Amino acid sequence: MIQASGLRKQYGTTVALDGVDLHVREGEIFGVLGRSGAGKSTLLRCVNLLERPTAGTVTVAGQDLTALGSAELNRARQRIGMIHQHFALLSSRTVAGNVAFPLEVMGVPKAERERRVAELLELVGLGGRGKDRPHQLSGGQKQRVGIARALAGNPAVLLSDEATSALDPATTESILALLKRLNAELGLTILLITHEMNVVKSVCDSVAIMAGGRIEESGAIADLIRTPGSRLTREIFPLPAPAPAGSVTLTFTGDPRQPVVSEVLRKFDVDLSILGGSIEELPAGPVGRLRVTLDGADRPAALAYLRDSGLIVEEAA
Ligand SMILES: Nc1ncnc2c1ncn2[C@@H]1O[C@H](COP(=O)(O)OP(=O)(O)OP(=O)(O)O)[C@@H](O)[C@H]1O
Repeated sequence: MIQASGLRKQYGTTVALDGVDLHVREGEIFGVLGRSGAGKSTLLRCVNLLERPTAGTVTVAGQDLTALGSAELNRARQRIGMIHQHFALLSSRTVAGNVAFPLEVMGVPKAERERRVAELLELVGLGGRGKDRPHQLSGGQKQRVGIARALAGNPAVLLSDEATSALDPATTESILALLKRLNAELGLTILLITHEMNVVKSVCDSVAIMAGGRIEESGAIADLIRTPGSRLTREIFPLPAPAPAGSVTLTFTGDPRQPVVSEVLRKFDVDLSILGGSIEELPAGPVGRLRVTLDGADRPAALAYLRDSGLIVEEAA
């Protein structure tokens, strides 16, 4: 749905994007994770061409945006919604007036506009609040207005620029739940940028980790979790680094109640001590990571058994 190839963006001598390739599949929630200055906002602004990349191409829903003239680009942008960290609502307009704004720009007749605005406010849980002014709303409600406005043009893609960063944890959760519902019910493809791992953990199907204008790792979260040495896995499960010599780090997916560890202890002559670990519930299913010492005559056979049981086994030298 979104394909960026060889994206480069330079501001004077600052290289904000240094050869970024991105592939967001239709219907997925894709997170771009990185620290401040990594290039996330620049990437997002290059995806809808609010910034023109210095080099590279951006294709959204099969259309190469970098090849379009300004009138065509404006039309293409109507199919790309965007929500912002600080909501970017017009304070002089009512809630309904904010949601109606893009419809006015598109020339949608008044009666149809009013019907559509009421429908959108209902969709984001703000039915009946159309006459309020933005200052009468909480942060979470303001973001719901931002989402309704972004959906006005029936976009195929929603871009989210740190949409939950200004919100408290409970409100963040409710906005993420709304995005997830819109993704499932409308088939909306969502590209979000965030510096919060929690956002990625709770809603994303795929992720790209950015640093210094480059993508360091990207892919479906379910695949990255199963890739030994993955940076994502290390960041989701912060175990002390480096791992102590001789220790073993086990990553397992699927039902965490499978008694694989007790089977190993029953079948093989080994002793096991737990050094650390946790289990996380991700959109792709539960994932656990456990760091252990495993000593005894049967250590090689026990490790082979764990591998054969589908666990990712990483031995520290
Ligand atoms: N308009 C601009 N003019 C000059 N430099 C810029 C501009 N926009 C971004 N940069 C620089 O590009 C680099 C990447 O910035 P960007 O805002 O994309 O990072 P980010 O990961 O979104 O960080 P943050 O979360 O702090 O916004 C930074 O070094 C930044 O100073």
